[in-house]
Amino acid sequence: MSDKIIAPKGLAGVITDDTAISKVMPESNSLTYRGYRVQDLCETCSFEEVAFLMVNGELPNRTELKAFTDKERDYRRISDDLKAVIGKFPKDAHPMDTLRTGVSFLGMEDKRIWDDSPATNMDKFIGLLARIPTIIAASYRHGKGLDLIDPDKNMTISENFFNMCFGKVPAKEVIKAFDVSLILYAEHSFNASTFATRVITSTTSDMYSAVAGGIGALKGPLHGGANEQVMHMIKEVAEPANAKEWMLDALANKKKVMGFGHRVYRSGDSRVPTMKKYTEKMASFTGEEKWMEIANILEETMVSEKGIYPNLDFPAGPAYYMMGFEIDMFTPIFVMSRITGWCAHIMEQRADNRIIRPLSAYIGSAERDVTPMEKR
Ligand SMILES: CC(=O)SCCNC(=O)CCNC(=O)[C@H](O)C(C)(C)COP(=O)(O)OP(=O)(O)OC[C@H]1O[C@@H](n2cnc3c(N)ncnc32)[C@H](O)[C@@H]1OP(=O)(O)O
Ligand SMILES: O=C([O-])CC(=O)C(=O)O
Repeated sequence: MSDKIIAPKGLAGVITDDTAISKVMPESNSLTYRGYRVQDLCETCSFEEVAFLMVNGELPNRTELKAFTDKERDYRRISDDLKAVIGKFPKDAHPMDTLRTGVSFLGMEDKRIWDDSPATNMDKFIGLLARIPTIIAASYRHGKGLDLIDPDKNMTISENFFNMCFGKVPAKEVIKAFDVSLILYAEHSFNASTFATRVITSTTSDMYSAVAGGIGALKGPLHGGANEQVMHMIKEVAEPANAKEWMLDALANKKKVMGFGHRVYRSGDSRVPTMKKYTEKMASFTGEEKWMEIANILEETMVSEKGIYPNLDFPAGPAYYMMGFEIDMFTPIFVMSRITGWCAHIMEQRADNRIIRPLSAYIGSAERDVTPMEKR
């Protein structure tokens, strides 16, 4: 292997390609999408504007936004065949599994599967952005034995999602906090799921296959699945009075505490202050301040004992809980948002592609003869 480059485990610190989509800056704890500070996007823009920005490189003007949202709203419905497939899912299936299968089915229905021209890929992206929330909500209601609620073209993505899940649109404070979470979750350079979508795309496979792979990668608790584990942990702690001891005990037992740590950020995640602000708003809006009190003690203890800071999943988990979502819906909600980053990366990879195929250093058995079956 001497003439080869030996990358560190987990490719830590390795730059594998260029991207013009987002810039993660751990030295200043900041993040930009296409050059715009993510905090500014949260305060100024809707999730739909950010979705347009992600795949087009520029913020839309009014006419461009209307054309984009009109198309997205037109594409929200899923076919009767897909509804029938969802109707066969085990009622207790995890929504990330039902979503992965739902996206796969969308790929089977799309006759343009092998057409990956920029225009077709843009259209497929808008279809995924529009239909992923419908699949999540339909699977949720199927799991509960409830009738499905059709998408409503008069609503934003966030409003329509709440309506399809619960049959009503919550207060504007809740919608704003949800929209902010979608903006913050939208994109984060070469994270594991995005890298997975780029690896799949690099073989010239199709967008649906890449997104299904991205969903599989995001599901893991070391990545997007952490937002669910955070809420399980906070509920296990149960009371603020237990929080410090719970954390000290976890650290003493060398547990990986979900919602803390990050491969790139070492002194805090750029997105946490904004999300935390909106999670606190949810706590005062719902009166469920207890969850934030527990979270704050867990955070203070982790930071003072280990110097490890929370990542975005830490404030996002309790925010979704206080909005009324069941815990296993949290990572699918992440997908509703990250579809924007994934598809931007899929299109970027496609536009300047070389198959991603690293080497491995073999450490298995030395070369040997096959023993015939009767002699084994
Ligand atoms: C949206 C997102 O995907 S954000 C990430 C969500 N994931 C989580 O919250 C899961 C919990 N966190 C982790 O498992 C890790 O911090 C990861 C996966 C995010 C990053 O992994 P890595 O970059 O490989 O971190 P690494 O293992 O180098 O951590 C450095 C040290 O901090 C410790 N550490 C890191 N995160 C944690 C944690 N959450 N709890 C306890 N200790 C931790 C490690 O054990 C390690 O200690 P050591 O040097 O004594 O062995
Ligand atoms: O960047 C990462 O490794 C994980 C992350 O925060 C994200 O995907 O949002």
